[in-house]
Amino acid sequence: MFSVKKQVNMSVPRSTVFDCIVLGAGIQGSFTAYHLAKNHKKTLLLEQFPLPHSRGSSHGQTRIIRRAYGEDFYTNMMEESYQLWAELEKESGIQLYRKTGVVVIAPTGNEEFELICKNMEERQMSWGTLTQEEFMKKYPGFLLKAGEVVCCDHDGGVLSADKALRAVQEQFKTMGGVIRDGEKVTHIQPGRVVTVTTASHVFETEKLVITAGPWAQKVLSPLGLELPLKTLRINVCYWKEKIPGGSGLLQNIPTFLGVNLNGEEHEVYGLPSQEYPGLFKICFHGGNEADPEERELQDKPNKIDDIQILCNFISQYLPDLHPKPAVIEQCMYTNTPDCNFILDYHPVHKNIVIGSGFSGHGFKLSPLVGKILCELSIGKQPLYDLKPFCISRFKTQ
Ligand SMILES: Cc1cc2nc3c(=O)[nH]c(=O)nc-3n(C[C@H](O)[C@H](O)[C@H](O)COP(=O)(O)OP(=O)(O)OC[C@H]3O[C@@H](n4cnc5c(N)ncnc54)[C@H](O)[C@@H]3O)c2cc1C
Ligand SMILES: O=C(O)[C@@H]1CCCCN1
Repeated sequence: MFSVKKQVNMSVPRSTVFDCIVLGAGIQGSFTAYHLAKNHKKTLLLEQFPLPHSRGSSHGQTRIIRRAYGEDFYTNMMEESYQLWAELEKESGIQLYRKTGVVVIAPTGNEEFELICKNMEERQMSWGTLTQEEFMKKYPGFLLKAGEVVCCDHDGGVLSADKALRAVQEQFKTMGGVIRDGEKVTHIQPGRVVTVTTASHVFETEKLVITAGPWAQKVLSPLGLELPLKTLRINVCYWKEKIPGGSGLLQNIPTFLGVNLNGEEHEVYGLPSQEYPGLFKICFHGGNEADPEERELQDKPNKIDDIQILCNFISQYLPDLHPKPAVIEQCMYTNTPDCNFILDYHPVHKNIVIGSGFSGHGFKLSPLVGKILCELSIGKQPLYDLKPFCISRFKTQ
């Protein structure tokens, strides 16, 4: 449990005061630590679980990368994010991005779809639209309904998530950074020098960055900050063909995003087969509230029957797949009310920076999020307008 109780008397000598401690070695904390090390800051990255682990939000093999966003500020930020991904690929010698294109499917007139097209057009991105007939010819096995429209962000694709997390942590260590895993932070004492206590150590640091994923609220409450975060259990579903290898047509499933299909509010998305041969990852963008400490404990009735929604989607749109998931894995989202990130200082303790609320879409932007959180902590003005990400947009406390 995170506590506000007295510290363990195991202080390390004053000489080990860090320039910065990053709390949480998910993708956001790891990229923050990487940028701090690039800026020659003596940085410690603390992680509660032995690495790698699958309890937070950054595990698993794949994530979508795209510029196709309805909000232009994300589209703009993706420009630099792609460059930073390429830089990490070069430094690590590991391919992390696979260009597949990302198609967005929506009913005609859908507002988000229109905004996505507008953003791509205004930025002269490599993109295009497909008619229902063209789409079904290109992706046989995928049935669209009358009146559904498609656009494609040609540079979109798939990131290798686990590999990326490992690569960024390795680069951080190569630059002299220190990672201590299996070290849960149990107490933070704010001050000009911040004291950070784990079960076995007491560390001191000039700056602290908190990137605790679904544990953010547990870490922030004792620091007097209540954010309107919701932590959701996400079922990551994999589907197999009715006739394995069957028609071969399904090998051609695109990376896709289905927005408000069937008149529903929700989104579904899918990726080509990658992690498990013959299985397709098709998921619901949402889930039911859950505490990350007891992610699988379902003692309350589910508000959303996400798996049933997916079964219906598969039956209607991808009828060559078995309409029951073959494999289900779990992951966590940490959502803000507007689904925009939180990248800001603690309102009272200005040497504490917070990165949170990535609302199920933060992976693609993590190289830039890490850069921004690093800049905030070293007092450098980020190049981006951070208003959409500020804490003052909420009524806190
Ligand atoms: C199923 C799924 C699909 C997704 N798909 C996409 C996608 O296609 N594209 C995309 O861009 N994004 C996607 N996302 C979102 C993206 O993966 C997340 O936004 C991102 O991983 C969040 O990273 P994080 O570092 O904030 O959190 P986490 O990965 O959870 O990291 C937080 C870390 O902090 C540690 N921690 C917490 N408390 C303490 C403590 N007290 N002491 C020490 N350590 C602590 C935790 O153990 C954890 O390791 C998806 C997410 C999920 C779950
Ligand atoms: O960030 C993304 O691109 C995806 C969209 C679909 C839901 C999961 N996240």
